[in-house]
Amino acid sequence: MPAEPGPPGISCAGLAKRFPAAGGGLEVVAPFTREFAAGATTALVGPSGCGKSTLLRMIAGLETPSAGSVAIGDETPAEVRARAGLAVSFQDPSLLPWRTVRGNVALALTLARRRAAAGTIDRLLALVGLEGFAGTRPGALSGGMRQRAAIARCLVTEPELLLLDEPFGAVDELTRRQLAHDLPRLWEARGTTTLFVTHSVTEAVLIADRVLVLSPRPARVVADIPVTLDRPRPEGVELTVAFAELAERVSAALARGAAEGGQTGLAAQ
Ligand SMILES: Nc1ncnc2c1ncn2[C@@H]1O[C@H](COP(=O)(O)OP(=O)(O)OP(=O)(O)O)[C@@H](O)[C@H]1O
Repeated sequence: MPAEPGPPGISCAGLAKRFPAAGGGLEVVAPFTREFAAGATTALVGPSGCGKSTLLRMIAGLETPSAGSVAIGDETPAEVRARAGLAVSFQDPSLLPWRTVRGNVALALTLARRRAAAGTIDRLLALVGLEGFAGTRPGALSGGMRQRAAIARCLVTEPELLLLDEPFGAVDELTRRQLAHDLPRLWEARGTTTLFVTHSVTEAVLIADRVLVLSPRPARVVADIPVTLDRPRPEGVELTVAFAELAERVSAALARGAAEGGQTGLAAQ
């Protein structure tokens, strides 16, 4: 009997983006070629405006690349999205204002034509710290709570691929730490391939198996750093020398990228 297919990895080949603009266009992502292993969690870190979201959107199939391609296993991102194998959460979560938190999360199941076991939505809402808010409408939630509802909405369909754009940007520090510990446990258990954008070096090292540090626009990879810490991360891992060394490597790569600047010369190619 053939083996069950595992979750797919992601392969980006020469993926690049240039937006139309005066003077030959604005190069936002320089040709990007990387593989993301199935089941791994990767953080994309880089200065504001460098092209992280654009890169993530291209991988999600929501932005057409100017060059190059993305393959998820042997499918295109659009094909994976069409069968609800991929979930994306944006910086500004688009929840339907007339639906409750539960209604928003349940809608993702309906759209994906999936069912969840009884209690799944409540368990997810508890996981993201929204216990007691299932019946609340988005207008009565804080920005951070809306972001967490959006994360629950992403997780409920059990996607193979999770693409998160600054998922904890508006979340308070204490909750952020809790989520940084709890969510990776969930997606590791499911074998989800996860890519997330963050501005926080600590969050990147705490959550990811690998950190890609990007340069100022146009984004190019300055460093590709494996995070060699135990999984799941032990309590207090942030206080260890190994953690501090990894965080320092990421910070140093960010500084190096900033000093070198974007490769504006590529814009002419
Ligand atoms: N649709 C678009 N048309 C033209 N320019 C765009 C478009 N989308 C993004 N840009 C430009 O591309 C650049 C990169 O934007 P992007 O949102 O990818 O950066 P980012 O690294 O995610 O930034 P931040 O960390 O601040 O969210 C910016 O200069 C932005 O103005």
